[in-house]
This record gives sequence, structure tokens and C-alpha cells, in this order.
Amino acid sequence: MISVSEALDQLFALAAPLPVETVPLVQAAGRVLARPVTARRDQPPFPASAMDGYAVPGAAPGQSFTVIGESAAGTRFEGSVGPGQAVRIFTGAPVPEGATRIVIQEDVTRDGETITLHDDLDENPYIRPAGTDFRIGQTVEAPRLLTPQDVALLAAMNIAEVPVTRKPRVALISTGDELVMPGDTPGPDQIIASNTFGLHALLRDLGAEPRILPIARDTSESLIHGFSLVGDADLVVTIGGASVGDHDLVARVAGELGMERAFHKVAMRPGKPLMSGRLQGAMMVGLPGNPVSAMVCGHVFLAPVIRAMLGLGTAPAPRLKARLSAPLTQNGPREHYMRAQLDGDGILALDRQDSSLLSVLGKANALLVRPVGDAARQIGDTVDYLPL
Ligand SMILES: Nc1nc2c(c(=O)[nH]1)N[C@H]1C(S)=C(S)[C@@H](COP(=O)(O)OP(=O)(O)OC[C@H]3O[C@@H](n4cnc5c(N)ncnc54)[C@H](O)[C@@H]3O)O[C@H]1N2
Ligand code: MOO
Repeated sequence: MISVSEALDQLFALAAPLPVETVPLVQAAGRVLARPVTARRDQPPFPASAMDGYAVPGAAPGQSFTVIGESAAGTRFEGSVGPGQAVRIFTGAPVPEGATRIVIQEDVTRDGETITLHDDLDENPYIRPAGTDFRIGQTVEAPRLLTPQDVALLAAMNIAEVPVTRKPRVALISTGDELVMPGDTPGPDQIIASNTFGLHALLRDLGAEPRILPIARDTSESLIHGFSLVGDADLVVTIGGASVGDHDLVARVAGELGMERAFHKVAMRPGKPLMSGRLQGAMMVGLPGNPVSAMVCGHVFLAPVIRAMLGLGTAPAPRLKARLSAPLTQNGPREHYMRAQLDGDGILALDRQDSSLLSVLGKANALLVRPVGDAARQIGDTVDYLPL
């Protein structure tokens, strides 16, 4: 059995960054910017008013000015402002030549075309210099997972299309005679395929394009048929059939189909029977069937693999630290990812840790990580965790 970090290294060696494609800006959020993009204009492109008021060439309390025109957002005042003159101006409008500040309209009394400034003037000039937000040539660096804020910035830079890494296509194959799809009517010995859907959701959130294939039954023929449906997937993920039972066929069938196996079995709990390799041009990961094992492997392995394929680098799932709010007994020979709850008092491993318990996983908001052979821990000790 290899360690979690050795398994991750081998997975990263199999996970090549995907090609670049161009998408319209409305589809850019959540995608990974693949190349730096450069602003095509200054913003604002002219000195702009930050407030509604009057543009004046300097201002003293009590001073009067004659209003000679108007500058609105989209339609500037053509001309300049001389001594004793003011231009009515609105937020976002170009500041006319000769004006050095904007006096907000709350600080002004207007009588016809004459304005008189109040005694308690707001001193802020309220002018945004040209290019104060960004200048032509300024870049948004890549790789970068684009947020809604980034999309707004790119739009302001007049970038209508962006180069992004293609979404990793992931084929999900559940295996087992006992499984039916949610909504179907299970026979007396059957259960519902669950982690398939949890993994689909996780992968979609990570920016992949997952596809659930028909459930493969516990026969070689059915599994071979399942593998024949993966199409152009970058990553094939099987669920179940990874262990040592008579009906656990995934490793054998994948081997017969020519899988170059990188590893099978990892010193972790849950998730021990994990396997991976390369199968017919795609990366393949065989997850254990126990629902919590599959989901934990999704967070610990599939998430970093998807990020690597997206060009976001090769790093394990980020870990944080917290203080224990209940003691822990000694850990065994496998790295343990304990379902845990984190709150203001610290982190607490939940009572029941069986890898079939989705209801416990649902209550957890963290996976508390116990290193191999970790000694017993006391309240207040610092531990690592992965947020869920
Ligand atoms: N003698 C041994 N038995 C087992 C070992 C071992 O080392 N020696 N390892 C155990 C561990 S650890 C795990 S984890 C499981 C993993 O087994 P498989 O990957 O072969 O998974 P299955 O046997 O097919 O299923 C396990 C369990 O999960 C349920 N399952 C499977 N797929 C789904 C799905 N898509 N949705 C919901 N539930 C699913 C399945 O019905 C079983 O209950 O092996 C241990 N055994
Ligand atoms: O490793 Mo299994 O995933 O402990 O339940």
C-alpha cells in the first residue's frame, strides 16, 4: 500500500492539463483563465465625476458661480470652465477642461443660473483621474479561476471572449448488481446509487463536465460494455468493485482492457481500495464503493486531479488547522479522514465513523486528518482538517 501523498503524486503524473478553448464572457465565470488577458482601454477613459454636482475651477465657502452648461454620463460638456463659471455635472460624466473639483449639489444653493456654495463645504474633489481603475495593457494573470468579479473587470476591459481551459470530461460508472437509480423501484436486495450523484455534484462544482453512465452489473461483459461508453472522457471514474470480493471485478476487467495500473490500495481510511492508471488514452480512477469512502476520495484525490487538468497546478486539497474540542484515541496504520464538526469551540470527530454512513457525512463540515500512527490527542491539541 502506498501513502496518500505518493498516490497523489502518481495521480498528478497521469493528469495532463487540458487544451485551451475560447468562450464568450457570459460563460466565463467558474472557468479557468488559461492565458493572461490585457485591458484594451483605460478606465475611466477620461477624468470623471464621482458625484452629482457642479464642476468648478476651485471653490471657496460662500463663492458664487454662473452655470454655463452641463456634462452628463455619455455626453460631455464641449468647452472649458473659466473663473466664476460652473458646469452642472453628473456621476460618471467627463470633467470639463479647467475644472479642478466637483462640489456636490447638497453643498450648493441654486437660483436660476447662479449657484452659491455653502459655508461647510465638503473638501473632497470628487474627480476620478483617467485610468484610475486600470490602464491599457494591464493584465489579468493566468491561470486563474474566474469569479463573477473577474468577469465584471474583463467586461470593463472590453474583452468579449476569454481563453479558458477546456472542462475535464469525466465519465462516472457505478458498478454493482445491488444498485438502482434514484426514483427507480429497488428489489428486496437492492439499494439506491447515491455517491454517484454526490460525485457528479462535486465534480460539477470543481469545474468539470461529469456524465453518469448506465450502472454496470457485476459481470465482465457489463463492465466492458460500461467502459465502451466512456467516449472522449479525459477521466473515467468507476465506483465500487474495487476491493477483493468475488464480485469486485473492476481491477481485473480494466487490466484485461489494457489498463496500465499506477497503483491499487492506499494507506488511508476510508478509501483503501483506491486504484488508478491509464486506460485507452484516458486517466482512470477506481473508487471504493462505500459511499463515504467514495466521497472522501472525491475530496482528497479527484478535486486535486481536476484542478491539475484545469491547469491550476498540482497541490493536495488545502488543509486548515483547528483545536480539538474532544480527545482522540491513537490512530492506526492508515491516514484517517474522520467526519468531524467544526464550530467556534474547535473541531470534534463524530461518534460513528463507518464508511457507509452518508447521514453522518451530511452532518460533517470537515474531515479531520489523522496522520499514520498519530498518538492519542487531548482537548486543545491542534489538528489538520479539510473543510467540506
Ligand atoms: N475482505 C475484505 N473486504 C473488504 C476490504 C478488504 O480489504 N478486505 N475492504 C473494505 C473496504 S475498506 C471498502 S471501502 C470496501 C470497498 O469495496 P468495493 O470498492 O469493492 O465496493 P463494493 O463492494 O462494490 O461496495 C461496497 C459498498 O458500497 C455500496 N456501493 C457501491 N457502489 C455504490 C453506489 N454507487 N452508491 C451507493 N452505494 C454503493 C455497495 O452496495 C456496498 O455496500 O470493501 C471492504 N471490504
Ligand atoms: O477504506 Mo474503506 O473505504 O475503509 O471503507
